[in-house]
Amino acid sequence: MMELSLDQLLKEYPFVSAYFEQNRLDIVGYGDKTFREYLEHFTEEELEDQAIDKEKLLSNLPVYLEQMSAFLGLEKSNQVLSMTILAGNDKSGNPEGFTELTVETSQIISIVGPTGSGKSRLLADIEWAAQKDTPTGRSILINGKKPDNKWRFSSNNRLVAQLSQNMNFVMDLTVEEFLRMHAVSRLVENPQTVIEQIILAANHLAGEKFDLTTPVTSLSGGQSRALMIADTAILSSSPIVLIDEIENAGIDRKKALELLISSDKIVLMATHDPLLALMADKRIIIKNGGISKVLDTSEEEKLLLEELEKMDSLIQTARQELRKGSTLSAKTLDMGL
Ligand SMILES: Nc1ncnc2c1ncn2[C@@H]1O[C@H](COP(=O)(O)OP(=O)(O)OP(=O)(O)O)[C@@H](O)[C@H]1O
Repeated sequence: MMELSLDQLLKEYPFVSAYFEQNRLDIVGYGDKTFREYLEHFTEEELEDQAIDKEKLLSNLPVYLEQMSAFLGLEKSNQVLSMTILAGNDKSGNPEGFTELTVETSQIISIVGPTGSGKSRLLADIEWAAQKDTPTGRSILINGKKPDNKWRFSSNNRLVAQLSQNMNFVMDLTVEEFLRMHAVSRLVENPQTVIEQIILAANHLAGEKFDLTTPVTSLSGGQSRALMIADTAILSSSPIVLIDEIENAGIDRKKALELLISSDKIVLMATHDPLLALMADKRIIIKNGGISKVLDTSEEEKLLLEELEKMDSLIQTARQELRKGSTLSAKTLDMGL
């Protein structure tokens, strides 16, 4: 990293600007120079006047980058490119109907099966990075290897972000204060920009718009879900997102999934909704506590999904019109009867 120019360094590690500021080093105009070359430009007099210790600055920089990267969860070894589930057994102790399943970043996997069949158990196995130490006997590998203990035991390196059904806020904060708290705790370079990105993305997902001054306690179910999804996609360092059913309440589920995978997450969602199940690249079928099959979404299913989406939007329009007090007609629903 010491061979990188200052511009390259800033691009790869944006937080390094704080190092220069703390040491009162003005690097403007030296973007194409390495840090060593930059330090060379000072005269002996300047070094003395400004109490600049070149050797110390040089040797501290890599340490600073390493510590900050680890703290922010940016360490290369923290990069999760794939997650593998190794089979265990179902509730009767029979082996599962697959041997292993590897999911890569930007893939969406849906989990379907009857109530009580074990969907939440599978999500919990992933969250805990199970090592044959849960009732299912499954193991989870990260990047093809047994995961580092930090994923299991360190609160800074959360492997998984959970988006659960209930998003009840108990804090008396505005949306802006809530997002700022999170941005500051993640040490982002420019909290204001990130906060604005999140609210924009959240409003893109939510049916009814809200703004930064809205108290989190007065957000509707759909709005708070939209906010949490945007926050997870943009601010969370967790590489895997687990979703226990995104219900239909006022949020564009397709855009929500697109937002999550656009930020290189691995997305797994348990769902009873055919649209969501088919939006996934693959789906896991759970029976009696075990994965009985893993299916790829077929070409025919993708075509059917387009038809189902049209039906869904028709139902949504009917719902909205009825809510507004309208009388339904073939015309309002754009249906030729
Ligand atoms: N392979 C297994 N071996 C033993 N117990 C299991 C296994 N899989 C699931 N269970 C247990 O079965 C119960 C029901 O599972 P779970 O809550 O995951 O179902 P679910 O599919 O998420 O249901 P719902 O749709 O209602 O949310 C849980 O107590 C869970 O720990």
